[in-house]
Amino acid sequence: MSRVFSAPSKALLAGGYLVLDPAYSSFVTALSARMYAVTSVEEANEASVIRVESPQFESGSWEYSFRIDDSQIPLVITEKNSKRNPFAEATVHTLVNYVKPTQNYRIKVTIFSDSEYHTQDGTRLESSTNGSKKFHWHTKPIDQVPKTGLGSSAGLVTVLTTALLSIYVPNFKCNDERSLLQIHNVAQIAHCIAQKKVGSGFDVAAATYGSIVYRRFEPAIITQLVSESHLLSLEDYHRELRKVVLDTDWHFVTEKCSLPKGIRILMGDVAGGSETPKMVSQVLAWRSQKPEYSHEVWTSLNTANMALVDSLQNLKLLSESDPHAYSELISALQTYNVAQIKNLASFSVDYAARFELIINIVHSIENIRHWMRVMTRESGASIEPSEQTILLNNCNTVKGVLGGVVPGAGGYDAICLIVAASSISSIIESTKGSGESSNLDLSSINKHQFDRVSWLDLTEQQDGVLEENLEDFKGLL
Ligand SMILES: Nc1ncnc2c1ncn2[C@@H]1O[C@H](COP(=O)(O)OP(=O)(O)O)[C@@H](O)[C@H]1O
Ligand SMILES: C[C@@](O)(CCOP(=O)(O)OP(=O)(O)O)CC(=O)O
Repeated sequence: MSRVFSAPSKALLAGGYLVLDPAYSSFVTALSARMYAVTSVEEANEASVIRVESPQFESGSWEYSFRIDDSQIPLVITEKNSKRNPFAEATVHTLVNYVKPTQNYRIKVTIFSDSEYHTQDGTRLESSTNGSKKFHWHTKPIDQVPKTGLGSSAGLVTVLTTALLSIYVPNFKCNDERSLLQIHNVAQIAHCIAQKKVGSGFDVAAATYGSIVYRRFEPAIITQLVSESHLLSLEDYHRELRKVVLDTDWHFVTEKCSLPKGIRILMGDVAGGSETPKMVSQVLAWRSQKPEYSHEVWTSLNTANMALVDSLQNLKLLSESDPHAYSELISALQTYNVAQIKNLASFSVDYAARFELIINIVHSIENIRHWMRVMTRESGASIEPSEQTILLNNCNTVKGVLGGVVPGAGGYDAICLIVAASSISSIIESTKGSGESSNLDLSSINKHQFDRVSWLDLTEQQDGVLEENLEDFKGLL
């Protein structure tokens, strides 16, 4: 029976760099762009074959085969495609060793990824028969199509792990706690093997669990497993993998946390690009050179990050406890920009109390940015470079905006605003600089302030892995 699963993309709103250290938490939102995997399986006699197809990309086909009766060595994966896909390969290898299948199958997993993961230059659009899914077909191989930084490899590894588990694990449901833990742990191991380094894993965690407050796993768990794997027989590697995936406490934390109703994020793509690994090494070098000062910065930034999480959670509580007051509060937001919101506290005690939760959000975003700029200045890594400071400050002048940050590692890739949902279209319109709309106060907005940013058609969608409807993919397979 064919099944379809999906996993979301991510934006790390708060906790870049800090999340590398298990002592600190981060806030990562799952986004509406998703990666899908459609399974097809039949029994086979001689050998097992797993083919990963990614039809949106030139030469997007990778085939792996292995023999289930081979008990001496780790399973051998053979690739037919001359261009390897390290993420698909590591996932198949890890999963097969984890499961140690007892029956041969011919498996095909077809991958589809939503448009926002990659630039869409020179693409053609294909739709499913019922029109509910549309994907862009590229003319180049996957490694030559520019990415937008939404975590495509984490999406691929997570959804491929889920798809393969659904074939090998009887009665597999993707959303119970045990399944999610298996998906997460196997995907983290495979992702680290493919990347040849143990990262913080926030992207795989968000792909699995959706929008979360995330605290990373203990890196030694994976380093140790990987360093020993080549010395182990199939049987021992399988046993080690089972132990690490199912019987080891990874000490990671994933607490559900999403934006309250009426509040949205607006992601802006900024013409530019940054190298995350280089910036990470600059920041870590500064951290080890100046342990005391950097500890102060880490602590202050963490306080600001957690204040943002708390104020969003409190707003969510208000939306549940007093929906009427909440909707009045949220609809008032479209009439204020950041400076005006901050000013509200000085109007009257009543205003200060009414807008307290919103003012807290605004202040915590400002504090996050302040400490990110200190990190920028001290480490030399362009986390919030001056161009992004100007752009974010300009965004703060637009009504309905509560603030914005450079997500993840920062740099020149993107900005992420937190805004009133009802203001989205007016924010987009006013930052286009058209200046035509009658109900907008554009007097203080210069048309060219926003030239560098193009808003992406992305929203928060808080779900992690999901099972999808096969009907929605007919005509694409
Ligand atoms: N749709 C896809 N189909 C097949 N492989 C994919 C797909 N998306 C991503 N990948 C794999 O992930 C790699 C990109 O990973 P990476 O450079 O870490 O980017 P990102 O920051 O988006 O995760 C690709 O070269 C490919 O190996
Ligand atoms: C610096 C970091 O803490 C966050 C980087 O976040 P990004 O979202 O910028 O990541 P990439 O998609 O890998 O570019 C590094 C990490 O946690 O691995």
